[in-house]
Amino acid sequence: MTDVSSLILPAVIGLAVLLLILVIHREWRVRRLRMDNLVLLQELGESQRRVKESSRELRELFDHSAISVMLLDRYDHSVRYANDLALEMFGVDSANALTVEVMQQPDAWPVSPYSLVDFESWLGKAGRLGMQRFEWKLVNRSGYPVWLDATLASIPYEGRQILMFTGVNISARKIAESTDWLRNRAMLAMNGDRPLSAALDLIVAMFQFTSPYARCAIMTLDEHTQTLQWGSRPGFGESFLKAMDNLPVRYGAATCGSAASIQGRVVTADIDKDDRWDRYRKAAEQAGVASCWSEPVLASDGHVLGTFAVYHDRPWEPAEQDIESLTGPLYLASLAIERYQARDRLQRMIAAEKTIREISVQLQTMDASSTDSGVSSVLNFLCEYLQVDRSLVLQGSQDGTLFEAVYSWPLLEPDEDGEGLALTREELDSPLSAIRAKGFCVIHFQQSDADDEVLELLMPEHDTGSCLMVPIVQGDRISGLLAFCTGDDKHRWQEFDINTVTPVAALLGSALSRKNLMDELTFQALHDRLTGLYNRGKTEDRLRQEIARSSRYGNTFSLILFDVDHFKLVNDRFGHNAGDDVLVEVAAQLSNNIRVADFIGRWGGEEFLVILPETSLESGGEVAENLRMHVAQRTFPIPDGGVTVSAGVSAYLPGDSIQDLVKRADAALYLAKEDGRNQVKVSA
Ligand SMILES: Nc1nc2c(ncn2[C@@H]2O[C@H](COP(=O)(O)OP(=O)(O)OP(=O)(O)O)[C@@H](O)[C@H]2O)c(=O)[nH]1
Repeated sequence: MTDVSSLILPAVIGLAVLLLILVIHREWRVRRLRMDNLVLLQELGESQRRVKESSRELRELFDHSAISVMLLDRYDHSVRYANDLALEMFGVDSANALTVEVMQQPDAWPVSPYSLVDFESWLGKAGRLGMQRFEWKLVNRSGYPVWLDATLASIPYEGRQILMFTGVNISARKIAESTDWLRNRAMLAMNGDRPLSAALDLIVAMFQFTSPYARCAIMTLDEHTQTLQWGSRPGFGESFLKAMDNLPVRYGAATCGSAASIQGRVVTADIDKDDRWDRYRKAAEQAGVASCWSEPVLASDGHVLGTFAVYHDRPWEPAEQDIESLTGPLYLASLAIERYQARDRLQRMIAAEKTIREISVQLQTMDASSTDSGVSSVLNFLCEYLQVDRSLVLQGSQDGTLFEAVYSWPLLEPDEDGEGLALTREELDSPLSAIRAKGFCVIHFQQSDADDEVLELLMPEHDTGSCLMVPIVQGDRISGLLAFCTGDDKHRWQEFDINTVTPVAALLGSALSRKNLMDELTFQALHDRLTGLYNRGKTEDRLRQEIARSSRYGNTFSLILFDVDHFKLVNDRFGHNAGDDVLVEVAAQLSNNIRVADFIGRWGGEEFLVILPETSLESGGEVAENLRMHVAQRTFPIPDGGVTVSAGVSAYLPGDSIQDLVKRADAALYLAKEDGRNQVKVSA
């Protein structure tokens, strides 16, 4: 028993010790855990401090970086950080203002080899697929383009994964690349057979590439009219294009007309405040044009070829950078315009040479009989070559007082009295002076009343347009005019056209004088030099024709033989010259009082023969009597003024020869003389 009770105490003590040990151990473990926790917490705090430190360092690094940097939330794409360069790039003051909408800018380029970069889609791609690299084109606050070589990468930042954007400015390279590309295309356009406007459009795009908010246009100079015409095809509204087209080269004619006139830079910072725009301000307002900077495009020898204008929709002035950027396009524009002008000249020269060659052959090979059709076809040809409505040859009279339209294409209708067109020396006074001064003359409607009168006569079907006249010269005399008319108000008479038609006028002149000479010879061969009536040879021909016709159709015709009474006495008393005058006057009296179908010729010295087709002997007698009376009533340029004629009439009988007919008329005339003269006898 004792033994058991003696065991209890040690057992209790042992248990107590064990319990104590357990408690001490637990306490020790708790203390240890606490210690560990403390260390861990210290470490965590340290690492958080280090993360913050490294983010701060990262930002400090970015703040001073030459690269644009933005840190964006992976999910909502909000901007957590943006360095100064990035803020400046987007034109905002803080990262809070940077939304994707602000960053997503519209493509401002009318012609560009690059397409718009959709930034938001790149953000999405970077979030899903990891790092992305792309080129991004933006327009900075000042309106200049900026190209970035951009990367988007997912990185840990302040304990989270975020998207880091970096952008390296590659604008200089991009501008060089793009302008090179455009320059090459412009050169290709110039060397190929594209129109000038295609090359100028590309040259304009070269400048717009560096100045996207500008609207640019090149105008080319028409040297002849001294006006500027649209050379490139700017995207302005129709009313602005119309209002500015044909802009005169004059200081005061908007910015371009002024720049071309002073051959130097003109800047209109605010169109509203520039009175050179008074006439064009309304059109500018409608087109949304508020400022204009114009540089003359100068040729290699310094003369003006056109203007290069830069328009903005707000008041604006070019900076040094803009002026610098325009140097290349300006040079190229000058090259293009000169090249096209040279090409145009060459092509026109070839066409003109061909034209002159063809016309020359045509004019030189035509004889007098084909002159009319030949000249008409030349005029037709020239109308088509110059693309005008009418061409005319105005032939000057010997004394130079009248210019008569002898040829015209298309035909000029005679006036109400059946008269053809003729202009007096007075009417043509100012054109003729201009022709003497510079070798040609261009007149426009509504330039002067005198010019309007001339144009109304030359082109009655038009009340607008213009006319070019070049001289037809014989010796040193203007013997006629070659005129071209167009109803097109905008028609441009090119120097080249004038140079082409001038030699044609000379060729026409010699063809016409050849024809005139031939006509003169023919006239002389058929006419009596003194009276201008047909001569005996032609009269016999006509008699032969009448005999043939009457015998074929069974008709008759009458013949009157007139003889001046006592003409020898006129000669003897007043002289041969007075005799001649009397003969001329008798001839005029007879020829002025016969019908159009009748024929009169000088048969001999003071004898005249009249043929009356389809007229009986009796009627022939009446006609003869009538004519005799006309002569008898006439006062002649001799002292007593009286001259009479006697006449013998015969009529065709079947089988008659010329001799038979004339013989009978002569016999009747003889009787008239015998009976006392100043009377008519018909043959028996
Ligand atoms: N002035 C001039 N005289 C001419 C011309 N041709 C002929 N004569 C002249 O005309 C005259 C004609 O005279 P004659 O035949 O004798 O007849 P006439 O004197 O008219 O008398 P009758 O016929 O009998 O009335 C001649 O003296 C000619 O010399 C001419 O072209 N000019």
